[in-house]
Amino acid sequence: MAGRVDLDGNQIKPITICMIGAGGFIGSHLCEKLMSETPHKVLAVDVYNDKIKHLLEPATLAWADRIQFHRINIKNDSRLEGLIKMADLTINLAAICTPADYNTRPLDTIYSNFIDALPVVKYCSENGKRLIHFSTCEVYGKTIGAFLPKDSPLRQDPAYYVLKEDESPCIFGPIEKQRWSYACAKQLIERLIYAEGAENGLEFTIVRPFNWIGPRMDFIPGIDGPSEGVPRVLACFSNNLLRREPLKLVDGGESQRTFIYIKDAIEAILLMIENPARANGHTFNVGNPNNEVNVRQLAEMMTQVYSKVSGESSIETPTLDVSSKEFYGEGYDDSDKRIPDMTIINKQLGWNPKTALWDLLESTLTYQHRTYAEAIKQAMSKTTAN
Ligand SMILES: NC(=O)c1ccc[n+]([C@@H]2O[C@H](COP(=O)([O-])OP(=O)(O)OC[C@H]3O[C@@H](n4cnc5c(N)ncnc54)[C@H](O)[C@@H]3O)[C@@H](O)[C@H]2O)c1
Ligand SMILES: O=c1ccn([C@@H]2O[C@H](COP(=O)(O)OP(=O)(O)O[C@H]3OC[C@@H](O)[C@H](O)[C@H]3O)[C@@H](O)[C@H]2O)c(=O)[nH]1
Repeated sequence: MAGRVDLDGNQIKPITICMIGAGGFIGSHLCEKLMSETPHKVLAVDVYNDKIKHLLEPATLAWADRIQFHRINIKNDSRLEGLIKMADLTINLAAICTPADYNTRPLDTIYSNFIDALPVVKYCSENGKRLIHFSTCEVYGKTIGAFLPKDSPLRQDPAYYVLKEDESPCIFGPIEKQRWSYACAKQLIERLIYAEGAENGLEFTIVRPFNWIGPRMDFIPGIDGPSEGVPRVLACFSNNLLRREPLKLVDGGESQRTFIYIKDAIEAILLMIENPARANGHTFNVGNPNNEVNVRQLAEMMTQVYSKVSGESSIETPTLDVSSKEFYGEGYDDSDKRIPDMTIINKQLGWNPKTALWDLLESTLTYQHRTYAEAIKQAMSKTTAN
């Protein structure tokens, strides 16, 4: 770790980071990276710590004096400002961010993504502290191309679908499509942070992740999360594969996504942390434009990869079509296509994603199989016995 330099050749000084939402999927990978490869300290704030337990215990770990866990709900805890003051940089990851919640718990979604983030922005601004805030690719909403006639040749022109931080509009559906409660709350907090930068000099970076996936994402229903819970697609499909049941394709599985391996994405965040002069004042797409599939293709690929890593043949009917109303309830809507433009992050940080979709699914599903297959078998045999 000695002699680490930034992109401009300057020595990197150890800093203290207040990481809010450190116990989640992204937070756990970021903590892991910071502990194993950097000298920085982390004040890890979350209501849960299961996903970072391996970094907190035992006290003999090499980095034991560089990470502290604070069990704090940022909605109502006066200790938050003190932690932000103690740190050089705050990273805010805390949010409700699973689509099944956006239309069924729209108030919690809006409070979590806008109201609860307000004090974090305010404390950073008032105390002259740098902020890296996690927004989302969902702020782009639907593509312009989605509104062209189905057979229009313009749909092939990247100008109508590639998403650019400084050019693309944010296109959401009507208010009764409560799916957009999340994207809209994230958009408003982005605008507020930008305004704090413009009017009060807040040093900020906004991150728009495009479907980061990998180990520890969300939960497997009935094993380490509620039986009736609906996580994001990676965990939904993993759960189906582990239980040998068909993967459910919402509205035909036609929506398109680009998936990026969490470990590639974390490299980008580390560059932002350690190169403030290049990252401050910017909004960055972080995704992998080369890994585009529609959800049906994702299901097919996951089925093949899971057969390979588990040694089990796939079931006779591997997918099942369901309507979005049946799966998510009233008020669901969807982003049609999400390809990140990489110009800004390339120019500022020289970063590029590396891992191909097949490879990232192979390492992720190997982890899912190793972590959950036995627990699922036991849970299923108990249900059958009862
Ligand atoms: N994973 C992705 O692909 C993705 C895509 C777009 C945006 N994001 C954004 O990145 C951030 C992190 O996402 P993630 O995938 O790690 O989600 P996650 O749900 O795994 O992590 C969020 C963490 O925040 C914590 N948290 C929520 N409310 C809190 C509160 N009031 N007080 C303290 N802790 C609280 C949760 O307990 C959880 O551990 C979110 O802001 C999300 O909107 C993620
Ligand atoms: O079992 C399932 C689960 C999901 N899906 C579909 O798969 C696609 C991806 O769904 P995900 O649950 O991963 O979530 P989305 O990509 O729609 O949104 C995510 O994007 C960025 C972040 O801000 C959030 O993490 C989340 O909002 C959607 O089209 C969804 O309808 C299925 O077809 N079957």
